[in-house]
Amino acid sequence: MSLNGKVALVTGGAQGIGRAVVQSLLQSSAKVAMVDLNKDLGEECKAQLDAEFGEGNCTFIECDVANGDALRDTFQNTVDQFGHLDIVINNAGITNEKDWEKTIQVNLTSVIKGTYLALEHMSKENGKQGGTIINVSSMAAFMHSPHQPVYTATKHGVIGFTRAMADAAIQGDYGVRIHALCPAFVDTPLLQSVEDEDNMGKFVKFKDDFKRSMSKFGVLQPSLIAEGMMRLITDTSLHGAVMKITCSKGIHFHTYEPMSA
Ligand SMILES: NC(=O)C1=CN([C@@H]2O[C@H](COP(=O)(O)OP(=O)(O)OC[C@H]3O[C@@H](n4cnc5c(N)ncnc54)[C@H](O)[C@@H]3O)[C@@H](O)[C@H]2O)C=CC1
Ligand SMILES: CCCCCC(=O)/C=C/C=C\C/C=C\C/C=C\CCCC(=O)O
Repeated sequence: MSLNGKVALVTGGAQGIGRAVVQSLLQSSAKVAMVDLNKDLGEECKAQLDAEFGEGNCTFIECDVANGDALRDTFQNTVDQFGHLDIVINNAGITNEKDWEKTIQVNLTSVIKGTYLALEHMSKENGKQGGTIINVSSMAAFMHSPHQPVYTATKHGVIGFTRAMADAAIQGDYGVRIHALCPAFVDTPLLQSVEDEDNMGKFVKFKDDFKRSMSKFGVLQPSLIAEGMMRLITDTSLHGAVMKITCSKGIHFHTYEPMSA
């Protein structure tokens, strides 16, 4: 399906899962703002994407999503460059159990801010044209590991926030579809932090438990996660979906009991 004329913003877009989804969006003819903390990687990535897709389709914006003012400017900068905004992927994430407050800031607070900023630019409540938001969680929100307690908490938080906001969007008639995406292990540089004491702190001693889990459940390729994202973006029947992607079941959805309250 063509996304010709659509404008997307992807955080953590210069590497790993974010990079794969930027590539898929460009392949579908969307314009993309690739947002990342890592300037060198972002510029290198943009040069490669310009060579493949032509100049003017992708912009790189250096931004630490944990800096609220910078994130606000990044959204505005995207709209200034491309005219409007249709798709926001709050993907940037870290694992740092030592500086666990930073992990909460990047993985949860910035996802909340990114969702609110996306709504400012896309919600019919604000006179805009609607759109799609995808917040990246993890299978860690369903199957926890002693190796990363705060990371796990943030990924639970992303799902709770996203589901509640999806209901607010439906009941408030925002015209914005809001989803959570939960991949199992994916072959990206993030996984290499498993054995790094600087990242995992005292929980590094549980690394063997984590690695056993990786060999039991397998490791996915970023391209499959991008495929799941494209399905959430293009299937307009989906609203408030919690998509899971695992080696055993591929792309599928979590189902919840109906609310009794
Ligand atoms: N790799 C995996 O096994 C899984 C990853 N995830 C989630 O997927 C998302 C993407 O992860 P990966 O691609 O694996 O990670 P990655 O480490 O390969 O890439 C993350 C990108 O985000 C950027 N980034 C980090 N902090 C940032 C900040 N404060 N502001 C702006 N950019 C920032 C990095 O520079 C990097 O380019 C994360 O939310 C992660 O928690 C979820 C499940 C499994
Ligand atoms: C260094 C930490 C990197 C963290 C990346 C991450 O988010 C990984 C979390 C992955 C999963 C959590 C644990 C186990 C679940 C994995 C797969 C479940 C598949 C179940 C099935 O039905 O096959």
